Amino acid sequence: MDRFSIPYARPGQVIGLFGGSFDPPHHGHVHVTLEAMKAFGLDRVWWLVSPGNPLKARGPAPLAQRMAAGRGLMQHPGVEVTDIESLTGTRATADTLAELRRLYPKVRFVWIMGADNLAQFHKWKNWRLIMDSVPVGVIARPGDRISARMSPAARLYAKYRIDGQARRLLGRADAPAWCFVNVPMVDVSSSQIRERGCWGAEVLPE
Ligand SMILES: Nc1ncnc2c1ncn2[C@@H]1O[C@H](COP(=O)(O)OP(=O)(O)OP(=O)(O)O)[C@@H](O)[C@H]1O
Ligand SMILES: O=C(O)c1ccc[n+]([C@@H]2O[C@H](COP(=O)([O-])O)[C@@H](O)[C@H]2O)c1
Repeated sequence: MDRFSIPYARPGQVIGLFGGSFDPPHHGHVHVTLEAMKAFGLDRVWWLVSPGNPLKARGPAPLAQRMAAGRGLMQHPGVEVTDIESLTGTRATADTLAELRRLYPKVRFVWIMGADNLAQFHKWKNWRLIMDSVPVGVIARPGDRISARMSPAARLYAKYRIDGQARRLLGRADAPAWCFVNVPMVDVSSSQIRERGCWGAEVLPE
């Protein structure tokens, strides 16, 4: 897929949307992608490499650099690394989802995120609209399991939580529906990598 084109999806497919700064991408992102695909019965996953997280003051590395690094790292036939938000011109997830649902009216989307994002979810623009419009799959992350499960979003939507045992139902569930899966965790973050000055090192061939 070239920049500014959008991926193909067949009607009825279940596509996991994994949004992130990916500054840089790392094997924690790969882990979340593959676990989510398996756990939630997804047909494909699209990475949405964000032009800029609306809540982060610090600007990330250039989008083209993060896209190239993402494509170098995330090698799986079921996964596409995209810059869809450049095309849609949206930054807030609620706006991106509205555009994607307009562009792909017959596709089922599932929003995927790590537990740290669930803990902060109530700060996102129109976060209830997100919960009410797409199923949300949350993958455990070191240090954030408890804060995520105690978060305002988790508490307000407690009755819509799908038990981890039934995780595979999430992809076909109607919103609101969310599921937290407690898979083995990978302790890596982009900020650690930036602090070590190792941006992109994971992508280089061994
Ligand atoms: N190790 C991990 N385990 C679970 N989820 C993760 C992990 N790393 C990133 N994620 C999730 O991936 C998505 C994109 O995260 P992002 O690109 O901001 O990476 P990050 O490592 O959290 O970056 P930073 O350290 O700069 O905040 C978010 O939903 C985040 O929760
Ligand atoms: O919509 C919002 O208000 C919002 C606030 C914070 C983060 N997000 C999205 O959450 C995803 C993860 O962001 P990040 O920076 O934690 O990798 C990415 O797709 C962001 O656009 C969205």
